[in-house]
Amino acid sequence: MKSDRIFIIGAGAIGKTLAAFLKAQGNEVILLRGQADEINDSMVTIKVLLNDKDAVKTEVLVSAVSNFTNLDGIVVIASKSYGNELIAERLKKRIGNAPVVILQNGLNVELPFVHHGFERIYRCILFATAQQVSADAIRFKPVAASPVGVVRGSSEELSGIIDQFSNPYFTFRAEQDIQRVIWTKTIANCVFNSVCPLLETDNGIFYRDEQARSVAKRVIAECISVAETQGVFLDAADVFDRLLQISKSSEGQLISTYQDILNGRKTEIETLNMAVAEIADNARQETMVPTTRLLGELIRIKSGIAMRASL
Ligand SMILES: NC(=O)C1=CN([C@@H]2O[C@H](COP(=O)(O)OP(=O)(O)OC[C@H]3O[C@@H](n4cnc5c(N)ncnc54)[C@H](OP(=O)(O)O)[C@@H]3O)[C@@H](O)[C@H]2O)C=CC1
Ligand SMILES: CC(C)(CO)C(=O)C(=O)O
Repeated sequence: MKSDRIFIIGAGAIGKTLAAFLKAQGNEVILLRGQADEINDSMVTIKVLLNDKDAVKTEVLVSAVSNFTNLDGIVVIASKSYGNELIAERLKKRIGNAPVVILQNGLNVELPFVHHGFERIYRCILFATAQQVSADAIRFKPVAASPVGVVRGSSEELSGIIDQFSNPYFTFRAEQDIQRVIWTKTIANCVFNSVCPLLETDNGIFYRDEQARSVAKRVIAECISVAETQGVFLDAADVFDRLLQISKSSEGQLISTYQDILNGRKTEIETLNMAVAEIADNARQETMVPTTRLLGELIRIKSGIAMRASL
């Protein structure tokens, strides 16, 4: 399927980056705000910084879901995962059977769309980082091609979406076993999204520091045991290699949870460390994830302090 119209929900770092690339490739792109739903249309200038010299600069229309009665195109979800229940409700009466592509980190973030009966759902796991560095500029660092799998839908439609979305900087690929990738990336996020904000440092810490690597290995071992209770079998050395690859290629970037804490915003830790801990609890394996759980709880505390200070 090829639709020239692409609606991206979430005008944040990832949403704007993808919007700029897709617009530059000739698609009609509309950014829809994730939180605000009663706003007038406006144009936003987006400059994506790719390295020291390259950049993509373009203007994209920003609107709100409620300004549309029919979202006749591909709908991309690039907002924070804790808003998914509300977004699924808002979209339900406007989406017909248009495909939804979810770009978020975390476990089970697609469930609100499944429960609301969406017919075509694709889950993408991003291996790329985007950080807003000024009012109109985002620094983008690719790590590897981002896998996309079918939750509900067809592999034909998936290949069409991948062809349409990919460009030399931000590439996507089809993945048959998306659950395995979801777990691999979630485990990496359980490490990055807790350790980096707690140490107040960038993603490169694991690449640079032996003690940080040792904490990472502990979290990986714990989370792999929990994945096994869900029928997903991962190799600790593979997950660790992936983590080091991300650390090296995104050195200098701040993980989204750290950006959230710095800005006094809610974090996604509930769908990362705390989601893994909950699965362990439900499997009556409460003691399986002590480090992962503690790191998640410390992030809850740090984020609560930052949110209260920003009021
Ligand atoms: N940045 C990165 O490098 C990476 C990010 N991701 C994932 O991509 C997703 C987007 O992250 P990122 O772009 O960094 O986030 P940003 O913080 O830059 O932007 C957050 C977006 O989420 C929206 N939002 C915030 N709160 C809510 C809410 N309660 N309900 C609905 N929408 C909300 C915002 O709304 P509004 O549009 O109104 O401003 C904004 O569009 C996240 O799931 C993140 O984990 C994954 C890998 C890498
Ligand atoms: C782990 C990393 C850096 C990879 O894309 C990420 O998921 C994020 O920035 O939120």
